[in-house]
Amino acid sequence: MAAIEMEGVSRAFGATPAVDRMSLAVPSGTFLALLGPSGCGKTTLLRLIAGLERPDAGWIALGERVVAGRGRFVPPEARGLGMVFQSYALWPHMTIAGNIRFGLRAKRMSRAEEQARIGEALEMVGLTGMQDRRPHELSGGQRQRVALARSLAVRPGLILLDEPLANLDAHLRETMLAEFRRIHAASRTTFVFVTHDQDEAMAVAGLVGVMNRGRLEQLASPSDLYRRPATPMVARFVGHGRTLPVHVTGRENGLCRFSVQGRSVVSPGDAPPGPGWLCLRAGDLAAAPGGGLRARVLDHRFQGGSYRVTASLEGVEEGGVVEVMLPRAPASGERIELSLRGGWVLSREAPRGETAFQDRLLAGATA
Ligand SMILES: Nc1ncnc2c1ncn2[C@@H]1O[C@H](COP(=O)(O)OP(=O)(O)OP(=O)(O)O)[C@@H](O)[C@H]1O
Repeated sequence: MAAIEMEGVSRAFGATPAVDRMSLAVPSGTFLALLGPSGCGKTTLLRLIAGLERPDAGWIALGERVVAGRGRFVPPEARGLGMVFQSYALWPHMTIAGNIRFGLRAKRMSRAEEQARIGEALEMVGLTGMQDRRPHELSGGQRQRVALARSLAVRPGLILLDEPLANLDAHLRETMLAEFRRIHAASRTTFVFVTHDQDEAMAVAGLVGVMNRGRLEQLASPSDLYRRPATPMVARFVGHGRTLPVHVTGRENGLCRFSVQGRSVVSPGDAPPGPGWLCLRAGDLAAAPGGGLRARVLDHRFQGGSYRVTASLEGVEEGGVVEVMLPRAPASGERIELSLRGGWVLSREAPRGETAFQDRLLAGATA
């Protein structure tokens, strides 16, 4: 069953279409990350799901229930979901237990039941024994865990997390990502996690939705998104890819044939013969004397024990700048030879990735 389903959802602020005809189906129990550049509409989409915004068009269903559109609007508190913000939103004068209990107030439970829920939620986030502290006596990471515990205690089917790690330092973010994965697996709740940080999205989520200008470019697993980008935007945004226009002359056994610098080469891809994009990341090229592709070094920087080199493919005018990892620092302007050992070719005339992926998902979700 789909935990979240929506079709044709739009929300504009004045002339700005923050979310633009979005269709999406998220299977129950998924850890979904919404990823995209600043201003692409991630937070607005989350707020639409939460009921903090009303769609101008389209409908949204949570589980079996339509919560917005089709003449209905269910307010946020009646949607059975939890929200975790980057600001934690904890009451400073209440203890940790008090903060979690506050989230349970609408449930009308006995004191013993409340205590059991609080204990269980604190255990799930690894904060057993901290119930009598106040928020200022906790670290940022611990406060964020309390915010999550407060949501989990209600046992919602869906938890929405809006950049929950934005206020934490890099080291703590890593630890918290692992924690979120563990907690998600233990709680079996559907998580929707908004972030503009692709490493964060790829590390934590089972399914990633890449958004651009209010629309969904692709919804896929992190590895599919990386290896088989559906649009040039995804190819460039995820893993800092480069896109090179090519003309595909043939396709066989999952490999597309095209020529670069007059040499016929192949690369994995799904583009039919015709105009295509060759999507390349640093790992798709290797320095190889006699490798066939001639390039000139533009720049380099030290990264992860080797050198990330930017080079320009000779004689390739459009999109001819590529990246490659080298074990040594090359001189600027140096000629290097590269061989192609990966990449992904997609059609320049393909329908948007969204359409194909969503058709498949919606078909699966309603089957
Ligand atoms: N309440 C509002 N009033 C006017 N414009 C808004 C409002 N909320 C969002 N917008 C605009 O809608 C667009 C999408 O904003 P949104 O906050 O959803 O993007 P985002 O992807 O979450 O960005 P970020 O990563 O920077 O938080 C932006 O152009 C933003 O300026």
